[in-house]
Amino acid sequence: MPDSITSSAQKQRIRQACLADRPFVTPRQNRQLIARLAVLLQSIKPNIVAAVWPLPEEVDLRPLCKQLARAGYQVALPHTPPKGQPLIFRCWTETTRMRRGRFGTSFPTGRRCKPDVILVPLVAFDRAGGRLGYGGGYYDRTLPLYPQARLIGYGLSQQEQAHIPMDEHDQPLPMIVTDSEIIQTASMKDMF
Ligand SMILES: Nc1nc2c(c(=O)[nH]1)N(C=O)[C@@H](CNc1ccc(C(=O)N[C@@H](CCC(=O)O)C(=O)O)cc1)CN2
Ligand SMILES: Nc1ncnc2c1ncn2[C@@H]1O[C@H](COP(=O)(O)OP(=O)(O)OP(=O)(O)O)[C@@H](O)[C@H]1O
Repeated sequence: MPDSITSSAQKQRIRQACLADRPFVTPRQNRQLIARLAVLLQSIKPNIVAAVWPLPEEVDLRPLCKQLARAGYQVALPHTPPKGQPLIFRCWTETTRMRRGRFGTSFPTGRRCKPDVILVPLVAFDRAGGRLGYGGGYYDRTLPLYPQARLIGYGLSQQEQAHIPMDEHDQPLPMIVTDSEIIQTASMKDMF
């Protein structure tokens, strides 16, 4: 059997187990994670930060979005196109209207923009920078279009797995921020 078939079956198994056993995000964990991201972003000083509007049971980055906008950063959020296409990043401010999009996502009505930091949501991760999302392949298709952007995965430390199988198209994350630490992964190249 080709490797990609076995790894996609493995990924599906890990994804289902992680989603079924998803940890509840406590307000304290959410605050701790956001505080770590905020400190990190202050040191990077990006122009445009792509964050994510939360789906149910996910870490909620909305307080970070507000904090960043008030500190003068431009915030972008993804608009989810039909499967097979990359995400579209659109500008968001505190007064931007949000619309309902695919798979229960919400997206801003603002103009398109090009982030220089991309905060990447995940269902599970490993210490080598392996990431598992909902299985749409959206971030894998999107991240190569922003080669200059710094990629920062984020999630709870409880979402760590020993090993996530990676395919050729999978984009390893150089850095993952959790509620308890900042992980500079094995895939970290020339950053920081
Ligand atoms: N908050 C948030 N926004 C995001 C993402 C994310 O992970 N979190 N995405 C990250 O890529 C993109 C949307 N990706 C998604 C891709 C597929 C499904 C999906 O297939 N959902 C299934 C249920 C999955 C399951 O529970 O097994 C469905 O709705 O039927 C959902 C989101 C962009 N926006
Ligand atoms: N760059 C790509 N080109 C073609 N197909 C891709 C690409 N990236 C992912 N895919 C396909 O998309 C599907 C889902 O991929 P994968 O399991 O890696 O998604 P995911 O990273 O969990 O999802 P997401 O990024 O939406 O959170 C797989 O069938 C995979 O082959």
